[in-house]
Amino acid sequence: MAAEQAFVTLATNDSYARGAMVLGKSLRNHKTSKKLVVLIGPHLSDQSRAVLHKIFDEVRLVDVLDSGDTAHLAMMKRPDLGITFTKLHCWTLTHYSKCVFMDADALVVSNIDELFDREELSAAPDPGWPDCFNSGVFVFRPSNETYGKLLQYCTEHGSFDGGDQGVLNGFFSDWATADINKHLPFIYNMSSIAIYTYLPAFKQYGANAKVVHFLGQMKPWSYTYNPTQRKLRGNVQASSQSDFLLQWWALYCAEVLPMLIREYGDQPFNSGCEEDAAESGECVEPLVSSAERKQRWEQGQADYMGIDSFDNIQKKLDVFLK
Ligand SMILES: O=c1ccn([C@@H]2O[C@H](COP(=O)(O)OP(=O)(O)O[C@H]3O[C@H](CO)[C@@H](O)[C@H](O)[C@H]3O)[C@@H](O)[C@H]2O)c(=O)[nH]1
Ligand SMILES: [Mn+2]
Repeated sequence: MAAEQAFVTLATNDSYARGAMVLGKSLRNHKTSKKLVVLIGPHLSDQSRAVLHKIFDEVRLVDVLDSGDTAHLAMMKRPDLGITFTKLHCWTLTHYSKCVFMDADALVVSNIDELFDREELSAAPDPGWPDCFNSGVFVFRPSNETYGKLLQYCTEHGSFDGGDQGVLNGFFSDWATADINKHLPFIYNMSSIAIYTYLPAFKQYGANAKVVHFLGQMKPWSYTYNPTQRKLRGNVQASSQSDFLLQWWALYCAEVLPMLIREYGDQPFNSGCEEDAAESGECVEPLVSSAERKQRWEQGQADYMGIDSFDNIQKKLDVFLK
């Protein structure tokens, strides 16, 4: 039986690859004793692949469209579930006895090797529906048998949310009730959404987080960072959420960007960083329309220190309650 254990992530494009690089570095910096594996799609640039090879022990190409296996067949029946099938591929890593899957938009802020004491399928509750687990961090046992069953489930039942989280919750359907040991504490998959759903708890416990998950539409790499000012562009500055965002960017700039620069050489590429805009006066907060503000709020991107601050919310509530 395979003895080794590994952290596994997935990146199908160069943006998520940056996330995977930062995640890999964060695991190494916190001295994991486990192997690091990244599953990649066929569209990654050579430069991304080269950097991933330096950070991860194993870089494995999973081309669902190209493969002649059952995933391909499943995929032809359910083309809507493309990336989902790719993520399920982690079950085929049978040269490892146990693995922890982590989304590429996660950041490790403390050693989490103790997760390997848990059994399949262990995961943390999803903040939106806590009887579902969030599939951004989960413990699993690679097995071709389970992989086959998952694909079959996927093809027959689809995904109630259109992604892997729906499939996995459907398949491991007794997670909510069967075994409390399979409930990971929220600190192993702390999404920034908690900041606006339960701010006092975030203030009380946020510092205990071991994994931060940038769940939702806005990813760390969706922003532009100013390395000189150590600030993000836009209206996210100074919110507590941006502490973790800034941590992600600091690690990216210090340890990942130099590797990318080495690979790209003279070729220009989008680093995600802007030159110091202080002198040019460019770095001003953009005005946000009310519709846009609502959208950001719903995506967990509220401006807690500014217009969406607790004081302002309180004032609004007072008006209604009077
Ligand atoms: O174009 C893509 C999209 C996703 N991924 C990978 O798939 C993961 C999941 O996608 P993500 O954008 O992180 O989803 P979330 O915003 O985290 O949303 C939720 O919904 C997803 C779909 O059900 C689940 O995979 C997540 O775990 C869950 O947190 C990513 O982290 C990557 O590892 C890619 O490689 N390329
Ligand atoms: Mn995610």
